[in-house]
Formats: sequence, C-alpha cells, structure tokens
Amino acid sequence: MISVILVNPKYSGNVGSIARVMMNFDFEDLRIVGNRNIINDEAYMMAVHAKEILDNAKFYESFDDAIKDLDFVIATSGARGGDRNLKRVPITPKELADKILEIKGNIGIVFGREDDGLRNEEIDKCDLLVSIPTSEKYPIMNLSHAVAVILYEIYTKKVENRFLDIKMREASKEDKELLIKKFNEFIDKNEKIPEHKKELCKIIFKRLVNRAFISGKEAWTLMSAFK
Ligand SMILES: C[S@@+](CC[C@H](N)C(=O)[O-])C[C@H]1O[C@@H](n2cnc3c(N)ncnc32)[C@H](O)[C@@H]1O
Repeated sequence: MISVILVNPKYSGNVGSIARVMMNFDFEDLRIVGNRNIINDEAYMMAVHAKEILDNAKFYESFDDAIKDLDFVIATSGARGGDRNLKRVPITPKELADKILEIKGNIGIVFGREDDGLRNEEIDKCDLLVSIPTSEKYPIMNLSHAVAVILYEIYTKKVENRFLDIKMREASKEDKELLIKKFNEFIDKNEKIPEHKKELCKIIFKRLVNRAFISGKEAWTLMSAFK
C-alpha cells in the first residue's frame, strides 16, 4: 500500500483537494500529522466525491509516529540544491514511478507544510527525495498540485503495467507473411482492380502490416476476411 502523508497542513481546502486527487488516482490511505480540525466543511467541499478518504484519514502527533510502521518513505520538495542544503539528490516523479511499484512493503510519500515545506531532519529520515521539475522562475508548487503530479505518474505506470499484462501476443513473422499472402491472393482474384493498381495495393498492404504492431489475433481475423 502507498500512503500519502501530509505534515502539518494549514489549509483545509488543500487537504480536501488532495483527498480528491487520491481518489482520482486510486490511493486510499491519507495520514495527517496535525490536528483533526483541518478536516472541516471546506475540506469536504473540495473533496467532492472523495469524502470517505477524509472520513478515514489517520491523525498523528509527530512525523515519526506517522512513518513508524512504513517500510519505505519518500520525501518531496520543490527546493532544490542552492536555496536549501539538501543532502540528497532528488529524483523525478517519473523515476519514482518506475521504482515504486517494485518496492515491497508499506510505502509513504510525505508532503511538507504549505509555508516552509519539510525540514531537513525530516527529509533525512526518508529513503528517497522526489522533486517535480518546475521552472527556475517559480519552482515551488501548491501542495495539492504537487500531490496530483506525483500520484498521476504512479497511477500512469500502474495502468501501463496492467496494459502490458493483458497485451495480446504480437503477430509472428509467419502470421504476417500468411496475412500478406492471403491479401495478395484476394487482390489477384479481384477482376475490378486494374493490374498496375494490384501491385501498388500489395506493396502498400505489406508496408502497413510491417509498420503496425498487430497482434496474432488481429492477423488471423483479417485473414478470414480475405477469402
Ligand atoms: C508549498 S510547498 C512548501 C514550500 C516551502 N517554502 C519549501 O521550500 O519547501 C508544500 C509542499 O508541496 C510539495 N512541493 C511543492 N513543490 C514541489 C516540487 N516542485 N516538487 C516536489 N514537491 C513539491 C512539497 O511536499 C512541499 O513541502
């Protein structure tokens, strides 16, 4: 499970928006270091249909309490190098998404305070630091926007993996050759097509088949049409 941890959020609207993006991208576990009062009418208004994420949010008195049962903790920051003495080199959300699904155990992604972010001693307690590439002119994002970008990258990776799992077998060289042969025979039999056009059709079809990543099933379905 991947938990979203907010450290002392100040604005209820941000917490509600975060609940909403969590539901958009299939995340459930919201942990908040701070006071329960942060979840008020404004938070529910911004959460819209993600009220259950707010209802089930867990509260902690300290950063250490919020992460103590987690196996892998990821810090986030928009402050890179220069303006704060970060000891770790950050990775991008895309690089995180490539790694995170292979990590075993419970994972937490920690987001900092709206005013002063995560403290260096908190970042030091984490295993990894992620920073969203942003303009040097204004690198710091709104808290809920930063959460959205990171969860989006992880969700996209999950969806990609699911798609790869169910992806059909690609047509073999033999499947493609047979499909092209069937098409050519079909064209040859058709008396309405002038001879010079037949050759052109065959060349174009062959190029199309070789360029397209068709599946074995698609190849065989098409063959049945060229009888
Ligand atoms: C408004 S920012 C905090 C700004 C604070 N002045 C600082 O320097 O960290 C609130 C939180 O949003 C997240 N955040 C904002 N911009 C980010 C970025 N470019 N990359 C990763 N996280 C970011 C971080 O979790 C940050 O602690």
